[in-house]
Amino acid sequence: MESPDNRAFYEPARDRRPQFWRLAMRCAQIAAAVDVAFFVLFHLLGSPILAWVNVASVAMYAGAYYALKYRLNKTAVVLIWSEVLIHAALGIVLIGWDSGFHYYLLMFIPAICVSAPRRWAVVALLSLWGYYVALDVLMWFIEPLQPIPQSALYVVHLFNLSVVFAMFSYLASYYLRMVVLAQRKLRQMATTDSLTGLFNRRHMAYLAEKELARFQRSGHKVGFLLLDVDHFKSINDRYGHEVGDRVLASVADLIRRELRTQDLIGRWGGEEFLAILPDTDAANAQASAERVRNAFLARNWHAITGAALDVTISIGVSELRAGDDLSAAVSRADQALYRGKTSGRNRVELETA
Ligand SMILES: Nc1nc2c(ncn2[C@@H]2O[C@H](COP(=O)(O)OP(=O)(O)OP(=O)(O)O)[C@@H](O)[C@H]2O)c(=O)[nH]1
Repeated sequence: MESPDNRAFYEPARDRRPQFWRLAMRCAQIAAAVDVAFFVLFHLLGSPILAWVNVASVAMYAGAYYALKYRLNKTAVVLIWSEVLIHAALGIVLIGWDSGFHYYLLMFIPAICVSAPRRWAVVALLSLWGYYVALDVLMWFIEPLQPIPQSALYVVHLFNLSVVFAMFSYLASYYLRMVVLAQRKLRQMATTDSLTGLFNRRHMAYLAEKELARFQRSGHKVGFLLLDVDHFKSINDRYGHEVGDRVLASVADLIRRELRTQDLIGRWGGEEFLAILPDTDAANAQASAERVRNAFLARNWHAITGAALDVTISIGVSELRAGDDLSAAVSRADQALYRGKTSGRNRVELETA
């Protein structure tokens, strides 16, 4: 059974989402601006009580904004909820249900769903529903306490409807943007290696399958490079893992720079990298590998790592053959790489026929 701790880990930490609170700050600003407009509108419509209610509202939104700024999120939530609940109720009781003040209550629905933990969300939604229905039913039985002319009521209704429409659209586009960004981040996390920024092994295997299918259809040559940093263990042992990591990141950077943009490069293992070179035969793949190897020799590793070391690389090269699967092509590159390692390292070796 899932422990409470695990549940807390797997549940999204909704109340800790910084984007949500940034959105709340923006909403507090917009709502305060709307209330300033209301102040003017109700004065013009001859409803001074509702006009002055808006002064209190602006003060509450300003308080909520600063509370959010200083991370007093609970205070801000109480202020915003109180403002909307009281303001909507006053608007409805004073000038009637047709004023459309009840629309504002609906805006809490997405906010509750996004920000509150599930159990609280259910309670909050039910309470909101109860409040909404209670106001509606109340207005079946009583007349508005400070009615305004019908034409003015239309104006207020249209104004409220338009504001709620605009705010819903804004919130919907914001949530959509949040979801798209989260998806992009997840996709990136699932496909790339965090240390080097290259594709991870799983994604390389997926891309390789696509390249294999293309090869089977069109017969275009595909080259494979298996690249392995020489004596990497001794770099770790002598200079520590942090320097080792820095070397790996630079190695990735260097390989990426020396190969073409359409080449697929991934971290295949600890200090081993795989590059798939579309439209490249073995001879050209070998030439690319030599270019990478020479770039290692030309690089000033001391400047990068702060350690007195030279980094070299051994590379095995193979070319995709008819009937190959990924592991067959990689395995021939691996055998070539092994030859490179055993014959002194810092070498490029081509697969044997
Ligand atoms: N710093 C760091 N080291 C890693 C990482 N992944 C693997 N390694 C280390 O890479 C080293 C690989 O060592 P070996 O497989 O013996 O290879 P080598 O020392 O490069 O020797 P040759 O390949 O034969 O030249 C091991 O010490 C691993 O711990 C990593 O992400 N960061």
